[in-house]
Amino acid sequence: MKISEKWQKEWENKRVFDATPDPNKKKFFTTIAFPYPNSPFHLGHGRTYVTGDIYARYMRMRGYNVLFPMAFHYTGTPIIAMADDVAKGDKELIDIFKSIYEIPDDVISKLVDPLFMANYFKEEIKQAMKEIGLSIDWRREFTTIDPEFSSFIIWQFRKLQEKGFIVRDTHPVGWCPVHHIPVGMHDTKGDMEPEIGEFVLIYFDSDMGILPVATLRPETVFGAIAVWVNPHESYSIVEIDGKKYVMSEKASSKLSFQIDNLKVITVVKGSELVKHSAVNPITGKEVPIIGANFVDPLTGTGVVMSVPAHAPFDYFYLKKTKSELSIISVIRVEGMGETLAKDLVEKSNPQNDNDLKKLTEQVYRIEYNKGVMIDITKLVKPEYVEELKPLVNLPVPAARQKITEFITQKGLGRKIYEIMNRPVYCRCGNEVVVKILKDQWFLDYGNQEWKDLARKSIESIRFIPPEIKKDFEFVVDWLQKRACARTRGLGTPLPWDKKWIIESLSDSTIYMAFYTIAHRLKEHKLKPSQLTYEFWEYIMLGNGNPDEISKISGIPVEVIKAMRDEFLYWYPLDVRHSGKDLVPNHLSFFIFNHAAIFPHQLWPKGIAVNGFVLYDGKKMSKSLRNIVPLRKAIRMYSPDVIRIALTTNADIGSDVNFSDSYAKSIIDTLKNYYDLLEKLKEFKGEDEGFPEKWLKSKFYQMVINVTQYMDSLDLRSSSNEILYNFSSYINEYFELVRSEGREPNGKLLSQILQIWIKLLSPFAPHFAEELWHKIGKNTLVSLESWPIIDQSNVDLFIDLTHTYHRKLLNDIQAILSVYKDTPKSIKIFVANKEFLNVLRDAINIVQKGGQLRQLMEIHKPKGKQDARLYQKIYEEAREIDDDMKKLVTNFDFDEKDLLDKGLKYLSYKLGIKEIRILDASEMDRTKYNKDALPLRPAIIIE
Ligand SMILES: Nc1ncnc2c1ncn2[C@@H]1O[C@H](COP(=O)(O)OP(=O)(O)OP(=O)(O)O)[C@@H](O)[C@H]1O
Repeated sequence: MKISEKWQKEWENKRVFDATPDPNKKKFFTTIAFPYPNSPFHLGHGRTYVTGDIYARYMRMRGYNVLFPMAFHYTGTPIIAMADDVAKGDKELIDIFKSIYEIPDDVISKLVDPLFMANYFKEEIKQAMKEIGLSIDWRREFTTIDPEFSSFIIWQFRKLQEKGFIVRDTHPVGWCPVHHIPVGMHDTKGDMEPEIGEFVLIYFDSDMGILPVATLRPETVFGAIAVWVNPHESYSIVEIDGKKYVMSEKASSKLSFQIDNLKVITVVKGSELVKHSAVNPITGKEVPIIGANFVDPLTGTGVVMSVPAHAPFDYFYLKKTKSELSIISVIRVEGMGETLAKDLVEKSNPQNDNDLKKLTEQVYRIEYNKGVMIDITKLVKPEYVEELKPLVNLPVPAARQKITEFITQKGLGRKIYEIMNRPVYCRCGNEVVVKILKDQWFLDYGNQEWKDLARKSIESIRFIPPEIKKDFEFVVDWLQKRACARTRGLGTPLPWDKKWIIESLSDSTIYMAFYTIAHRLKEHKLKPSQLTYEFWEYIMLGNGNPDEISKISGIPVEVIKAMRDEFLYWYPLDVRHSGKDLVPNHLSFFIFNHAAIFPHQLWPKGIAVNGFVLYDGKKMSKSLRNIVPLRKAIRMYSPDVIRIALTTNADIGSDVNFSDSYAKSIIDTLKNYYDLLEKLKEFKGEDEGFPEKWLKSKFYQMVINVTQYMDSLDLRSSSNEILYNFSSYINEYFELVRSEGREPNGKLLSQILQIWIKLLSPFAPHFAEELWHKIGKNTLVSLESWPIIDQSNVDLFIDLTHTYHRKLLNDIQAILSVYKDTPKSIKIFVANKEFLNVLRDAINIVQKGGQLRQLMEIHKPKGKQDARLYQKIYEEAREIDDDMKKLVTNFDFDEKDLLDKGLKYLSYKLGIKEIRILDASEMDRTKYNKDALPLRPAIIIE
């Protein structure tokens, strides 16, 4: 049997990860976002789940009673969309299922049934989780369509409704134009949350109809001297409430989801429009309609105003099409003039649209932050002068708001909604549009009271990495109403309007609380009908009388009370893990909903977010179909190699590509450690000399470092220490003992390796168990306690002494590399002991920004020779590396003694028997003229 299977069986048989409340133990409750079983796991999932598992295993070893449960998310459209694709005979998907995931043909034909699909992939993912060694308490597993879970969600939604956080409203949402359902992040390809923003339309009149130019910068309308359309696109002449408008055909079908009564009358080519002109409604100026390929028919209305003074694209292309170019300025930027776009284009000479895009971002940013409106009253129609006067000298953001109000109030334009991060595609493949949903159910994340609670919660959360906190603050600021129900998909019906199903990002916000008692519901065989509102109200919030709940529900009162106790034992959640895609949605909703429902002391304590595993530069994602199956990779490389390869190749917040060569190098590294353990018995030495002291010191410092790194989930630095630095310490130790002509101390090595196996265990739990038993242990290392080493065990002096020896070795090797003859002997001349004090003072002076003069004042050189040496020591103090600085400033020593300790090592490493250590005063000045400085002895090779 394979090592990994052996230990997985052992863990399972002994139920080592089942977590039960223990009042004598500190608890640690951790969860990772539960997966959607609409495909098997890929390497991307592997990274997120293993990161969480490593932390769970670490905390378990730190003595915490760790609860790490898992469940499966069946709610919503992802499963239905995938089953639909199979039913449609989607060749690419079926190929992936067959050839990449290796799903048998008879199973594929059954995947058209969403529930079969969910159950099948649930088992598949569960198997992957076991095979990769996740330390889960499986007794608490559930799916989000279990009736018990539904009863919990019904309670949650009633609570939110009671608090006024669920509203019936009319609001813009991301929308699938084909399936006619709201689309959130989980419904899109590549998991992109559709970001809804606003464009202002300004009505330019023309004899073809009104040209509603779409802009994000209405304050520049005073400088519009043309209108752009795309000559190669079709444009619709549409009627809205009796008026005629012209917009791209694509925009007209998109906008029909948010503008009522939009009727297409006829369609013309963009090239037709350019024969006409239009009138700027604010200035009254007649402007040409010009064709331009850069106009995107899908953004806004496909009609754009041209403001060359403030838009690089406009200046660049207008200059190309028109020889005579009148530039009208609107915004002044202190120190940068009044025609920023023109000036930047002239200066930087952009070569293509990409360059222009970058310039555009620059101009928009500068003008938004520093721009002020110039006197635009001379540009506007006489009847608007008085009303628009207040805009003069206003900063751009305020002017934008004022002109938008003016335009909309006067009926000179209107606002429309747009997907700002478009294109976002629904999982069915269609581009998402904005729809104004009328009379629907929304979670009101725009509610100020609710936002304040969420902000307060953020303040008490520990974020890993810490910089992710500002992303959450940003989300809380912009989040608005969110449609919380769908007419399609699996899940729990909205309790008061049962034709709606609560959608996936709304039924997954506080489910972590459900884990705390999920296994008890099964154990006591409670029926869903017994899990009433009152039952949950007591379990989750302690409200109501357990005796009465018991009477009505028939659940024994002690069972109810024990469940409440178990919930309180585990809650609040200590850390929630996920990939970073869930920051703007799930993880933020998780904060909001906890803050809404639970008292302050039960709000989440930690959130850890890791970067993606990429494939061809994009997030590895089943919806993008760019995946490597996790189980396949486990079969190829073994679970522990995959665990290490996925979690240690980058900082937690960065994205990584899975690297085959990195995985292969991990195999070699682990094998070397295995071989070392095999050889341990052969090491018969018992000495406790310099090498042993050095090894212990290095190792103890390493344990201290690893512990600190693990606390902050810096898995990259931890593994670097455990796998690579440790191996270099062991090799160096072997060199040290060899130089003394003796055997390594096997007993010491075995003690150290025992501790090392513990450090390795969270990363490579199967391999660690195997090694643990190999060194004669019969417990499970997964349940051993983490080594805590006190700093007093670290002998910094020994460590730095050896660093000094190695530095000297490098210096001698450098000299030897240019030495012509065969070296027979080496003389090392050590500086006068007093000079160490000169160096100490020099370092002190340099640190305080002082001068050489001060050194001379303290030490008063006896002659020219001394003065010259002091100058050199002063220079040495300016360049000295950190280790040597620590050595000389923290310790009092005799440099000759220091060198004596390293003599054998130097001789062994250099292969030169005769090395003598002498005082600098013994140097024959008639033969050599070398200076011996403190920690930089003079070296003479003969
Ligand atoms: N490529 C990836 N890299 C890192 N984590 C990932 C990756 N893909 C998914 N995850 C994480 O896996 C967890 C569960 O994801 P879920 O089941 O929702 O899959 P998903 O994000 O829908 O997957 P996909 O994008 O493949 O459809 C989430 O925490 C998510 O961040």
